[in-house]
Amino acid sequence: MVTTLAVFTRDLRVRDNPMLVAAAREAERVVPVFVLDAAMDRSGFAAGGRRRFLAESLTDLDRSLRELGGRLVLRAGEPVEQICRLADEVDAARVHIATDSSAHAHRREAALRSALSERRRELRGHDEVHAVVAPGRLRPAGRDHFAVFGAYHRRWSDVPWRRVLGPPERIRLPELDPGALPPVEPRAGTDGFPGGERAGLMRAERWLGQGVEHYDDQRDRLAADGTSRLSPYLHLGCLSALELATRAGAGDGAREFVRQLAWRDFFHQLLDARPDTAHRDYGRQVDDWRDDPEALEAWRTGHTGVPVVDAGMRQLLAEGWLPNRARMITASFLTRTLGIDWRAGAAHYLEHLVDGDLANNNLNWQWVAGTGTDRRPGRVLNPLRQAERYDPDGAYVRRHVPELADLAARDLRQPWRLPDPERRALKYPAPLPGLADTLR
Ligand SMILES: Cc1cc2nc3c(=O)[nH]c(=O)nc-3n(C[C@H](O)[C@H](O)[C@H](O)COP(=O)(O)OP(=O)(O)OC[C@H]3O[C@@H](n4cnc5c(N)ncnc54)[C@H](O)[C@@H]3O)c2cc1C
Repeated sequence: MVTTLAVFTRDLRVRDNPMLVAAAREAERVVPVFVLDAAMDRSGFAAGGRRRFLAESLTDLDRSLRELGGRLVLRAGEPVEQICRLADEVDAARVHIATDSSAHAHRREAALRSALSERRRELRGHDEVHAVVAPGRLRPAGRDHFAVFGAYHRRWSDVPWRRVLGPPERIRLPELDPGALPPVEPRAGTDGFPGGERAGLMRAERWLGQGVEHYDDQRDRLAADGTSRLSPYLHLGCLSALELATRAGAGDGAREFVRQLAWRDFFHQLLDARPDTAHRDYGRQVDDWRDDPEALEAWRTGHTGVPVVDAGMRQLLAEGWLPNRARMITASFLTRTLGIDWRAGAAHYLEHLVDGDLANNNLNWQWVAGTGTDRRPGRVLNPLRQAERYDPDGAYVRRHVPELADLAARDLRQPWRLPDPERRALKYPAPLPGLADTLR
């Protein structure tokens, strides 16, 4: 009887998963397996909310696989070693895995391919699992990736997308030790992201039914909650980006939403071609960043004295998430206003974001810092103008900076301008040295 391994990585779903469908189609018995990678734990990449989100997503995936007649097999340790051992145990002729864009994923795939081939087993990598359009499928003449989003987006919008797949009909497992699911830690009261495909689908249905049509005029309003909040589900593949893009519809809101999914593909194709850009400047090289541990700490904890920046940073710590506009304001403030290296900001984000994603995070950081793909690398976001425009009544700042909740909107943007006794009574920090004069 032919047996295959379906190795899950960050494609934790049964719907529209070409890797799982191919594994189930070619063999009588399939072993769906996830390896709890020791290196992820050591690197801190599975920190806090992300670890909880992953555990819930694996539990949910196990439930879905059981409904199809199988279950999720768990192993812990070094992925190549664990997968080879399992392939030997069940005598799998072929192993299926989704390809991925980071240097870690490239190394893992290459090492796995070589270790399996020594055992006369084959690895089949599936490109079209994470993205709507797989990295590498679109290339400008003479280059291995697009460096300009506009040109990428035009090509992306023109190519045909693959068909959305249903779950496999049936999964049948051989006899083996299934291993143990990681324990699900309790979710903090402010953490609004239950992990898993079911939770993601419920959110996606609500979003496609009611939210997406207003997306184009709501997405930048800081207090509006006008975006999908699907990013953690997309990061771990609990949802298929292709399915979302296919079902989004045709209105202005839907078009803008699908455009954001193209940004996601854009950064993934860039990281796939240049994995070093997770840590190295992609475009303009900058080597005169300021070393200012106190300012960095004030930024991290939301105590810079600039309300809209502090609101974003405190939301990040409390919820593990913040809207795109707040990410841009806080990242611009760190890199452009304080002159601190984008890598310090990106690392802090990755430590706390539930949707922390190497391509989306680090390449967006570079975009904002002016070392990445932005065609206007001199662009600086003034936090006062941003607050005026995207939080005009101050509702976002009031929500996350309670010390300022009773102030009128204008004072809320520049509390340092209040008369001394009033300012002191707020118990809110004065702006970092030199800032009050530069921010006007
Ligand atoms: C400094 C900075 C750091 C970021 N770090 C991350 C990160 O770690 N993980 C992450 O998923 N996104 C990141 N983003 C991109 C974006 O802010 C988030 O994807 C978005 O805010 C998530 O909320 P949402 O799901 O409601 O997005 P929506 O506005 O509803 O967008 C739908 C989806 O499109 C994708 N998307 C949206 N905007 C972008 C973008 N600018 N670049 C790439 N993809 C996008 C995301 O997958 C998102 O879930 C970052 C942006 C900046 C400026």
